[in-house]
Amino acid sequence: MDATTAPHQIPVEMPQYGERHHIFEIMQVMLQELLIHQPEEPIQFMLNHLRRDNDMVPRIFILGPPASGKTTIAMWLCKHLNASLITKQNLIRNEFSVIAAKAATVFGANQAIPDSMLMELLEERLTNDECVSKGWILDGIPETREQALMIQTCGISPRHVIVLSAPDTVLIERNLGKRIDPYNGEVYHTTFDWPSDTEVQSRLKVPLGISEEETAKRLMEYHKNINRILPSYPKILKVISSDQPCVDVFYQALTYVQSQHRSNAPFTPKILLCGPTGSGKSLQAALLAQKYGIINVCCGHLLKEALASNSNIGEYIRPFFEQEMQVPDQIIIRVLINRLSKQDCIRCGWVLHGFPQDLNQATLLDNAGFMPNRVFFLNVPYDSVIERLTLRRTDPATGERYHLMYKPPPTMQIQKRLMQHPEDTEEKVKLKIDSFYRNSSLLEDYFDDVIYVNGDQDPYTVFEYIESGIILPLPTKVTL
Ligand SMILES: Nc1ncnc2c1ncn2[C@@H]1O[C@H](COP(=O)(O)OP(=O)(O)OP(=O)(O)O)[C@@H](O)[C@H]1O
Ligand SMILES: Nc1nc2c(ncn2[C@@H]2O[C@H](COP(=O)(O)OP(=O)(O)O)[C@@H](O)[C@H]2O)c(=O)[nH]1
Repeated sequence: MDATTAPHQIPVEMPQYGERHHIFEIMQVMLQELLIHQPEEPIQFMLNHLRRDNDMVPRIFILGPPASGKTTIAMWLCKHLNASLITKQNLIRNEFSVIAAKAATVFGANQAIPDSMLMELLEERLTNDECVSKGWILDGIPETREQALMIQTCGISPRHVIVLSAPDTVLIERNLGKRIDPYNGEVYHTTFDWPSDTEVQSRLKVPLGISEEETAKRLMEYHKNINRILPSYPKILKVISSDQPCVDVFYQALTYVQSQHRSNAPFTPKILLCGPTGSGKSLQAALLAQKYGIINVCCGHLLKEALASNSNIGEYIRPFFEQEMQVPDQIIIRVLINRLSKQDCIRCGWVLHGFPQDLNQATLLDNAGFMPNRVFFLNVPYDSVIERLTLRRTDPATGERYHLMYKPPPTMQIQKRLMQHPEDTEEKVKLKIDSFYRNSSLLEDYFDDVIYVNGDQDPYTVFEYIESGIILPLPTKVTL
């Protein structure tokens, strides 16, 4: 098969470039904007869109029943994400808006704003520079399915929708303790969120509409509408119980809005599993390779294969194995480059474990052009590793593997002839664990977006956690 008939291979650099610069996501958002807005001048529209560079700014809806904490959480998120808070009240108070002045007349009469007017106010506000450049959080809007559909028609699309939930009885009781700071609109509570500043305490006001009857009435209205609204946001919705401390609700909300939804971008997994000996790297690598068809690259096994192959590099390695010395990094990286450059690794992706074990090895891997796009550190307590490894035994007669605690031999006869691998003694295991932790912090700092996994669970729970870290794009870190 000559070069003209060989299957065309996409050069390695292309998918790597696409992943590094999120090209697929950029094009996906651009296409979505074009289809929603259908501009007369699509080229100019795309240029303006690209110049704004605001695909990743927060665009969040916070929905939920009265007293569920929408305003509280929305305000805290806005402060943390440096985004604009939008409520019906502050849309009306927009003193620079003619529409708002007109709506204030309507709203001021304590009537509901007509949906058409609400949409005009929203469009006007969301297109101002601050919302475009820094993002926005909508508190309590939409309230009806009609509003949700009108918002979609205006081309207003959230990236995350949070729905707070709590039992009605909790909310009715809770609302009685609500207090508002008239100076800045901050929300407090006589029991759950009382300000420490006595000056703020002294100026807090009891808001309208918090009596049991009024809250109950608003709850009925909410329950009548919410289930018709949610189908508008099938894949970007997260329900968070607000029947827990505000801070816990806030951190769950923040974690969610900083997560990226699963992308359709072509993604070649280049996974690195780090962790002390016995943390489960080999087992998780085998599960990942089996499920996703990626190549399981175990550094230790590669060196042994090179040794057994009697190749030139194998002869290089032999003296180090015979004298039980560390194989030099330069030799190891050559073996790894040779393996990771093969077509199967490029086409299917790989999961690497056993290398790098220190900063120098990480730098060598990086310089060779094999930086992983998912890095997991498996954390397992010392005692668990000792228990996993030092109780392992092998039956020399059958090669069957046992574990004196997890998988004991079925008969005393087998028990008597079991052998322990010389590397599984407590002394050897302790040396390896100490060696890992001497280098791990520098290694963790070297890689961006390390995902930490509690490896001290059953293997399939660990695997599910690693899987979610691979499938979902890495969360965006907010740099204020
Ligand atoms: N998780 C929570 N635990 C206890 N109290 C909370 C919690 N979240 C908010 N609160 C308190 O409940 C009251 C209502 O909160 P908030 O105004 O933020 O809710 P809301 O959903 O915006 O209500 P509404 O829709 O009526 O404006 C406030 O006093 C607030 O301090
Ligand atoms: N309970 C438990 N045991 C595990 C898990 N992963 C691996 N093991 C066991 O721990 C030992 C070491 O696992 P291994 O994957 O070789 O660890 P590595 O040294 O990090 O590659 C093996 O006997 C495994 O059966 C896990 O998630 N939970």
